[in-house]
Amino acid sequence: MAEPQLLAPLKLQQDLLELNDLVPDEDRGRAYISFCTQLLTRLQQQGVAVLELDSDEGFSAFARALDTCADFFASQQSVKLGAQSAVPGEGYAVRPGKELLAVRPGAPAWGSGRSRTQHAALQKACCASDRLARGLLAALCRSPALDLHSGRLLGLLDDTPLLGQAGAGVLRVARYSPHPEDAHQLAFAPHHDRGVLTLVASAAQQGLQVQVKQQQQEGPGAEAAWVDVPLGPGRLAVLCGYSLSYGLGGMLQPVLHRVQPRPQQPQPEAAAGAVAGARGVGGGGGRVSLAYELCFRPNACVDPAGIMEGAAAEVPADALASRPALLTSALMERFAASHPVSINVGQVIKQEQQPWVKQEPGANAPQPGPRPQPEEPVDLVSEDEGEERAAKRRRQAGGAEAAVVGAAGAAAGEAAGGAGQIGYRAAAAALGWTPVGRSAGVAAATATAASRPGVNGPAGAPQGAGAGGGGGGGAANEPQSQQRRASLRLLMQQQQQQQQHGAAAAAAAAPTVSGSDSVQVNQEPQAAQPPAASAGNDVGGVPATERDRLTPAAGGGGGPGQDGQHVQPGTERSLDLTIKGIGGPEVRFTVKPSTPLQKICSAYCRKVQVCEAAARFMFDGQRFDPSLQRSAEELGMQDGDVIDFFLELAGS
Ligand SMILES: O=C(O)CCC(=O)C(=O)O
Ligand SMILES: [Fe+2]
Repeated sequence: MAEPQLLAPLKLQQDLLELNDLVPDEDRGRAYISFCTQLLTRLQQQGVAVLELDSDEGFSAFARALDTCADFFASQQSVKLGAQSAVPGEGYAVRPGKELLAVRPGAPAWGSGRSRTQHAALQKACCASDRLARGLLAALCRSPALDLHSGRLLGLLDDTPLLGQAGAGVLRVARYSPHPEDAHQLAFAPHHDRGVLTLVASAAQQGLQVQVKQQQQEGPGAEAAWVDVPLGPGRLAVLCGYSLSYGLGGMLQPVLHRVQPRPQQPQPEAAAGAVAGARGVGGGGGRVSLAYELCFRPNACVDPAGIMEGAAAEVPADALASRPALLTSALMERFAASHPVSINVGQVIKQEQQPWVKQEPGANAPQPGPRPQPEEPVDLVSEDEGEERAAKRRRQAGGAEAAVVGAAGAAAGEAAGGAGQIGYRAAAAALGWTPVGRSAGVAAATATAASRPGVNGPAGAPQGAGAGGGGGGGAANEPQSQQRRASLRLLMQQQQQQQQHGAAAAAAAAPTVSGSDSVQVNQEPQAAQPPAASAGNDVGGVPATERDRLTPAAGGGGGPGQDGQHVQPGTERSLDLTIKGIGGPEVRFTVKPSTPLQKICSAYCRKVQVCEAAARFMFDGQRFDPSLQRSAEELGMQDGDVIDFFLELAGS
């Protein structure tokens, strides 16, 4: 069996997390560090820690929310329907195998009458969970083995939400079907959570299980086992989610977990009958649990290289190279691409296609050993997406074929308007770092990123937000902060552009994007793009390359497509060229040697949905200006060559 002692509850003296007077009190300081260390160890070894709160009072908000919701779930259907919310992912919902009541911290109340009571109880539990989760996040950062300024992660969260302004986190109280024959329902599927940390509470001792690798086994062949997480009054499980794992460069792994259908204590039969789609759930009896998912705010820039810079725990270059800096929204797209099914959104899946039923035991066991791994796409189930995203995916499934872009597992569906993934170098450049060398040097880019000073969180991010805020020291380097603020704005603008022009861009990309990363450039004159808005921007400041100087035809005019037109079809060989942003989209083009490179550069910009004015291209370590209409031949490109793409900020 797996190591049960690691699931033994870890005592949590809650006021320790507030860090008020640690320094003058050595014992408290030691107790805090010991707690931080144990928390990290458990999350590192098994992705989950069980906490035992030191006072009933500490657990009271959770207990009240669980009780109130248990009453609610046992009430009449009319009461439940009164708690529905127009806001996706909030209020009452029925999912296959469970009922849910969900709320975001600070969200305005939904429903009326009795459902206001539930809302108020859930809000209190939200506040308590949010505060605790932030404190735990700070504690993880401050464990000596990681030794990271807590502001690097806390600064990616939203400000502690105010009433009326929903925060990024979400609290879900669920009642599961107690029937073993419902074990195949979506609610019981093994899944990863996509947030930072999830806190789970339940009055029932059993029900939640995590997959852990067998004791003393490591490596790909290590057996994995499902182990009960012992909960019950006064206890909370802390689960590592995808966003945290990503932000830490894979140093922690998201934990695979599931719920088992188990009867709660016998309860009076509810007045309401079963609700369609959740047989037996509406009738009472199933386990009730509360899960609070702490999430990065959507416009935070999650930059593993910056976060881990200077940390005690070293992350290998390949683990960082496979995790480019991404806005949270793009990170969620990436997650969704590898976790296509959500346990909290009723996905339409045929019975025979239930991926969790077929999954081999251990198929997604925690990574062996402490060494962070390059991110591998997994095809599992996610915890929650909200209706909007589910609707979008349904639309995509029925619509244009999603293009697959990017060696780093870019999100399927990006071509149809999803938040695009921005390549490592693109993001690095947008954040104000100067990329150097050829793209092939992933390590070089990583080193560039790693050597830049003070890049450790979003520009102007609040430091040490929330309880246990870690002292609120300035993690951001001031001289760079303005630049990074501007850079972050650029990233956000790109994302907004992607959202606004998603459909149009997908349509525009359709002739060239063929459902793979190989793109044929249309050689017809009408396919030529208008000169980039930035035409000429590069000319003055960029020294010509040696090749440019040696090429007689280099420089100056040439209308779009001009060079390509006088080539006899079929008489000219073609070249395969790849444009790539490091760790990000990689698109292959087939062109004639005389085709102006502007065509493929423009096509690339359309595909990754970035503004051409901000796009920069490099070949062989030298920047070139596509608007000069030079061809691959003129720049000395050969079959199989790679062009680097990155973004640059004007004037910063
Ligand atoms: O109910 C539980 O114990 C866990 C719930 C869960 O994993 C989730 O909501 O993501
Ligand atoms: Fe979960």
